[in-house]
Amino acid sequence: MTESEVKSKELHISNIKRIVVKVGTSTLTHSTGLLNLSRIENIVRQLADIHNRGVEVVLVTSGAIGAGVGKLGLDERPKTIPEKQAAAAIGQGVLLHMYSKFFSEYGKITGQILLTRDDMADRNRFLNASNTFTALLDKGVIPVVNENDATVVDEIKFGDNDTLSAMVASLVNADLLVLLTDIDGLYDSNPKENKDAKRIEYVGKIDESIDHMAKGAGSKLGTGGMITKIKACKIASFSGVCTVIANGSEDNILNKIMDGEEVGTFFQKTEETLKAKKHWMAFVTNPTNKIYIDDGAQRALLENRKSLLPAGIVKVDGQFGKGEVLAIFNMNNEEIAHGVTNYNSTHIDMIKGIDSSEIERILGYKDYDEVIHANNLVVLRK
Ligand SMILES: Nc1ncnc2c1ncn2[C@@H]1O[C@H](COP(=O)(O)OP(=O)(O)O)[C@@H](O)[C@H]1O
Ligand SMILES: N[C@@H](CCC(=O)OP(=O)(O)O)C(=O)O
Repeated sequence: MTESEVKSKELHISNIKRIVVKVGTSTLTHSTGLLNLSRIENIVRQLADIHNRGVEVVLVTSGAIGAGVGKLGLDERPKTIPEKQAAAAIGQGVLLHMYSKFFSEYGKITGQILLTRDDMADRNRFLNASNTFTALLDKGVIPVVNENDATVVDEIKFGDNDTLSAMVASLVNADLLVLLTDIDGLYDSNPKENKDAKRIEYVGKIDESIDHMAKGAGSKLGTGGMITKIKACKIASFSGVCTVIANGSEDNILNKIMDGEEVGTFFQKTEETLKAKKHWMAFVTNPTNKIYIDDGAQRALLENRKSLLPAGIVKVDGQFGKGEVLAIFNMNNEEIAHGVTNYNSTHIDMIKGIDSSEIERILGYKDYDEVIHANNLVVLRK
C-alpha cells in the first residue's frame, strides 16, 4: 500500500458512524451445513462492542437454510426449491432467535428485516424500507437482515447475500460495508486453486483486472464466491460506501478493521458517487422492460450525457406505464443505461423514430420532448 492509500483508508475508518456487516454461509456453518454456534456468538460479541463505540450496526446474515437443516435433523441440505424454502422458513426463526439471544446477553435489541429485490425495485417500497431502517437505528436497535428465502421466487431474488448487503449499505447510507467470509480477502487468483496467490490489501478502483481475479465459491455451501463480492463492492463503491472483505474466522476481526489494522482487502469508494436516486435506478431496480436505441442516440447518451429523444428509439419491448424504470439497449443487444420514462410503452411505440416536434400531432398531447430526461438516466457502461 502506498502512503497516500494508507492515509485515505485511515481517514475513512476513523470517521465511521454506520456499518453494514455481512456474514456468509461459509463463516456461519460447519462443513456439515449446520450452524457454527461459537463463531456466531463471537461475531455477535464483536458487533455489540462496535455498537458500544457509538457506531450504528446493521447485520446481514445468511444461514437460514443451514439452521433449518439443523432443526429438522436432516443429513444434508435439501435439493428441491420447496424443500429449501421450507428449511429457510424454519431456519430463519431459529437464526433470529439465536441472534436475539446472543445480542441480548450484551444488552442489545435486534429487529428482523427480510427483503426481496421487489422491495427495492419499487421506489415507494425502497423509501419505506429506508425509513424502517432509520427508525430502528434511531432507537439503537441492530437490524438483522436476510433475503425472504421462504417465499422468494427467481424473478425477485437477490440470489446471494453479497448483493443484498451492498444494497442495504446503499439504502442506509453506510460508511463501511464489511463482507465476512472464509478467506482473508481478495487474492490475485483463487487461493483454493493456486497456493502462490497473494492477498490484495487495497483496491482504489474496481476495474477489469480485479474482475479477472475473482472466481466462484470455494465450498458447496457458499453462493457466488468472490465474483458476487466484487459485484457488491462495485454497488457499494458507486453509492459512496467503502468495503472490506475479511476472514470471519480470524480472531477479533471486526475490531481490527475498526482499529484500522491492516487486515483483509479494502475497497475505496469511487470519487464520483451516484446520487441516491441514480444509484437506485442503476443497481436496485432490475428492469424487465426494455427499449432499443440506435447508434446516434447511444453516442448522445454515453458521450454527451444527453437526454433520450424519440428519434433515437428503434424498438420497445414490454408493456409499461410512464414513470417506470426501463433498461436501455443498443442494437448489439448490450444493456447500456437505465432511466425513468416520461411516456408509456404504447405511446413510445407510436413516436419512436420521429422528431420531438411531431409528438403532439401523433399522440394528441406532449408532456416532454424527451422520452427519458438526462437527469433521470444512468449510464451503465462507457
Ligand atoms: N481471487 C479470489 N480471492 C479469494 N477468494 C476467491 C477468489 N476467487 C474465488 N474465491 C473463492 O471465494 C470463496 C468465498 O466465497 P463464498 O464461498 O461464496 O463465501 P460466503 O459464503 O462467505 O459468501 C473463497 O473460499 C474462495 O475459494
Ligand atoms: N439467504 C440464504 C443465503 C444466501 C447465500 O448463500 O449467501 P452467501 O453464502 O452468504 O453468499 C440463507 O439464509 O440461507
